[in-house]
Amino acid sequence: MSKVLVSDPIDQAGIDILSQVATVDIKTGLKPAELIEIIGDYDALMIRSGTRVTEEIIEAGTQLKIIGRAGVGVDNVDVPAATRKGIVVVNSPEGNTIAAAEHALAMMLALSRHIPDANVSVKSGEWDRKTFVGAEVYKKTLGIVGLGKIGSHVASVAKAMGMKLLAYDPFISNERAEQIGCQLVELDLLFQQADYITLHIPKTPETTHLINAATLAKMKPTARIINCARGGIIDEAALAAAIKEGKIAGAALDVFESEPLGESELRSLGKDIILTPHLGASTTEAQVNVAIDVAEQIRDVLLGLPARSAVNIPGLGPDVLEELKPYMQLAETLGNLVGQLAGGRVETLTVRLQGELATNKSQPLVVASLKGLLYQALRERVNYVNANIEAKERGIRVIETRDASVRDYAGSLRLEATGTLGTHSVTGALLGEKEIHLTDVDGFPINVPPSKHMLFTLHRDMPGIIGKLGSLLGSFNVNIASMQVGRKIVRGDAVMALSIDDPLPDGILAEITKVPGIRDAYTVTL
Ligand SMILES: NC(=O)C1=CN([C@@H]2O[C@H](COP(=O)(O)OP(=O)(O)OC[C@H]3O[C@@H](n4cnc5c(N)ncnc54)[C@H](O)[C@@H]3O)[C@@H](O)[C@H]2O)C=CC1
Ligand SMILES: O=C(O)C(=O)COP(=O)(O)O
Repeated sequence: MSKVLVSDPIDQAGIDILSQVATVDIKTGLKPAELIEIIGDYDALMIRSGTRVTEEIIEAGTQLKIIGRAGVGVDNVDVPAATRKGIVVVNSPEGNTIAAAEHALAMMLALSRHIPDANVSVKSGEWDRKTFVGAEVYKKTLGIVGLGKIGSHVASVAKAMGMKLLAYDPFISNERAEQIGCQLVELDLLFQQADYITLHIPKTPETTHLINAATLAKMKPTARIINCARGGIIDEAALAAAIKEGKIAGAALDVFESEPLGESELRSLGKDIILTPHLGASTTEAQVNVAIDVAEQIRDVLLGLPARSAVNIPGLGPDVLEELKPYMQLAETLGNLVGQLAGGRVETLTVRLQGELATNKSQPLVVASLKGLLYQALRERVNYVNANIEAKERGIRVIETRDASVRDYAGSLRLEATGTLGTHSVTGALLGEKEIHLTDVDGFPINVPPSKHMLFTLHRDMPGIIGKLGSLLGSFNVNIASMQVGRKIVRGDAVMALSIDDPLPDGILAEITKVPGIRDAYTVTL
């Protein structure tokens, strides 16, 4: 049975799902050294933001197949290191969207009305109304940095509260922003005009210290900043100084450069600052959502099925996966086949999406083709996660082409491998919903389903050749399950595709090529 380590607090709903397929150990609060010591025993690791999954931990996780982040941000996981090792990293892109957006909105209102400090004041026996005179958000300008899932929800609620919305997000179209009621503007303008600035971007090298002394200097003295995205997007020392010096009016922070927050000047800024301990996703609803979402993906991967929200499988979202799943299998089979036909070291793989397939995303099919191509060399060590990297490291050049005019089948895929021993091509299509058929080998039309053991010959189309090959195989006790010849012209060159019951015995290929008329023979195991 597989083993899963849960190293941060996860809702029981997730544990129950994992327990269906694995032994689940819950060990929270582990020190890095403790995690390194035990991770080698586990097939999967389930975390939240508390566990830092470094390269060292990934190296020690020799059995790891998947890291599941029960939440959105994966900045606490060394994703490139996981990718190199073929470990799938999944998250829950939507499970806590509402929770995080509502926390940001709550922070904005709480900051405007000094609710946390007023609350402490009343609880300590005071009745001070003067100190806590606040500001309204109605008709004020909210600047949203990052108009993704959380930013968009914040926008729609803020709109209903009568706020004017500016947004900065270089990856969002004007039409999308308008739909949400936001005006897309440059960052400088947003900083200059906003009364409230709320951050909803991931932490990346570009966004680190996006809010710094220079950008704080551009803001209104009445501006308030809310960060429920990631620590480190704000330079905390610069923020503390700006609040102290009255350059901005205040801030509400849920996330910090270092968590848990240690010694910090931020704690001493009174009612102009609100600090919460990374509570954005901490609602009952969100925790159930993310736990189920991620546990289901871990379960699926442990059962050999694909994950729906892998962050390190290029282009493979849940919708794409659903649509392309049968074609992924086709691509993998063709990759495996063309790799074996090519024999030597493959230098270039050309992936051509034909017919209806030409309008699809090519990236997942390229990855699946490469996985198939590299299978003979890497076996189970190659997967959708690392196929691209492994191909790059082997110097395989990938060319993607499309041809919507090919109409023989609804959609078909053609792979051509050029290597040290020459060029070979195979084309395949799906019959019905998902039955794979080879429709062309080296330019010769055929129509056979691939089978586990196959023999291909390149020969002259002439009387008696099929009989001779049949007799030869018979003399080696090789049983033929099916056979088909593909030719372009009568008595010209032709290809024969045979499905055989067992692997071809050693030495027989050389005998086959001695049959007059047979130029080449290839054996393949799929
Ligand atoms: N405090 C908490 O507990 C939680 C924090 N988060 C954090 O919230 C952030 C946003 O999450 P989602 O909205 O779900 O992600 P998302 O991926 O839906 O949206 C992020 C948006 O940021 C934009 N973006 C990326 N780089 C940018 C840049 N340099 N400048 C401006 N925009 C940029 C993207 O185009 C995208 O539209 C993440 O960092 C996530 O980790 C998420 C959930 C809970
Ligand atoms: O989902 C995210 O990105 C979060 O920041 C939530 O973090 P958490 O799972 O509450 O530790």
